Amino acid sequence: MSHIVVIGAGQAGASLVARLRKDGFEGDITLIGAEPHLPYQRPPLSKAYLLGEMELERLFLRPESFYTDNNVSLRLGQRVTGIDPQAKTVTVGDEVISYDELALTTGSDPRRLPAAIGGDLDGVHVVRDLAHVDDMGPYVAEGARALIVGGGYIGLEAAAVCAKRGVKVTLVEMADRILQRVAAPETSDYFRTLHSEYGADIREGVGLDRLVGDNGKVTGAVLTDGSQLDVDFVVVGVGIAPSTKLAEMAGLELDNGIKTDAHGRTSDPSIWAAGDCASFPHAGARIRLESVPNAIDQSEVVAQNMLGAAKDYVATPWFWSDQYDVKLQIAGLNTGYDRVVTRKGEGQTVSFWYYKGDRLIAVDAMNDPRAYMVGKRLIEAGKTADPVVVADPDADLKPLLKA
Ligand SMILES: NC(=O)c1ccc[n+]([C@@H]2O[C@H](COP(=O)([O-])OP(=O)(O)OC[C@H]3O[C@@H](n4cnc5c(N)ncnc54)[C@H](O)[C@@H]3O)[C@@H](O)[C@H]2O)c1
Repeated sequence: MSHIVVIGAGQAGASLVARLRKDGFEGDITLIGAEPHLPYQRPPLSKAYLLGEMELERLFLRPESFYTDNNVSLRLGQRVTGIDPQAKTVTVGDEVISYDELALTTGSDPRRLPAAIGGDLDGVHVVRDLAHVDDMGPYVAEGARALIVGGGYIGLEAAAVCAKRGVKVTLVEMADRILQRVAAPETSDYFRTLHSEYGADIREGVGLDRLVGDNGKVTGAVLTDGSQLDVDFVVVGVGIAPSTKLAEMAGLELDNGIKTDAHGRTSDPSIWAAGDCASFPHAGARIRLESVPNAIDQSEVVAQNMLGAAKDYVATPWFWSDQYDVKLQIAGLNTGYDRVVTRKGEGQTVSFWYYKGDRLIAVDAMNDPRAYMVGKRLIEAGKTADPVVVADPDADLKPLLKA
């Protein structure tokens, strides 16, 4: 009977083992995770969980009984320190575990601020793991002063939670605008205005020069424009790096993450990768997607391929973010767009449609699930949308699906 070992018990690892059993794999499965918790959802960490509106148990993807009932050997709080691809073993502490097939779902690590500029002071938090958010929770109190470094999703979602909790928020984004990595200026403008309405001070084109501490605890910050702030805590949302250390030590090929083919197989035929840590071929390029939907879809395809399906992974990217009372839903990837068409609805409802030539490639929809749904279905079907119809708030979008 063969043994599949999965390293990394996050969304991708948990989805992968579930799919193996669903598809009838009867061999042994071992799922190894460095964190002590059952596999859990990360998205609520910077939203409802940080806000104190979601209990720990609701974060768990599946109850513990799922793993026992499905005969998955779950090794939590254990870190793999090495892979030997020739011997087909992984090392955990003093133990050496043999595998027939191995999957790497090692995720990604948050970038931290260097200790030389105060990144190691108490009160400086990253937001990636449950433990990080549990550490930060007590700081998020009415009247506290927070500096948020980075205007990506982590920074903005944390800013929204903090502002809602009565924290005085200053957010610095070193690029010209927030969300520059992922969205058009229209979307950045929308969220800048939204945050200002809630009193968060968003400063763009400004980075952090250094943090200032007293007795090992952060008390202030000096920004690159020379301004100084008193702060009680700092949230660092300056991006993530794929966790490739084990793969690198094992001699696997890397290329912006662990390099896989369209099936999710790495440069070693018995080793697979999925989720944040894996880069894969997509529409003539090589990409890596940092998102839950990708972690689920890709790991499910990899599970099928580990069982011999030989199926290409075709990503259909989508993302979401919650900030205050606004739900942002994104369909597609906007890379290479040359035009953005705005569809304005009532109040805070708006959507931005990205085109590359005549082709619709992505939609950002704010509180507009219909625009998102229509956009997503069009993009996935390889269809476009007449910009005149899109821009007309009175025009029904649904007929676009039949065009
Ligand atoms: N709703 C969602 O989809 C969601 C929510 C949270 C996190 N995430 C994902 O988690 C990952 C991490 O999120 P993130 O927001 O940290 O990453 P990010 O890469 O999206 O954004 C980081 C931002 O920090 C800025 N930055 C970097 N160094 C800086 C500095 N020294 N000073 C000021 N600004 C600086 C960058 O210009 C960038 O805008 C991403 O993959 C993100 O997509 C997604």
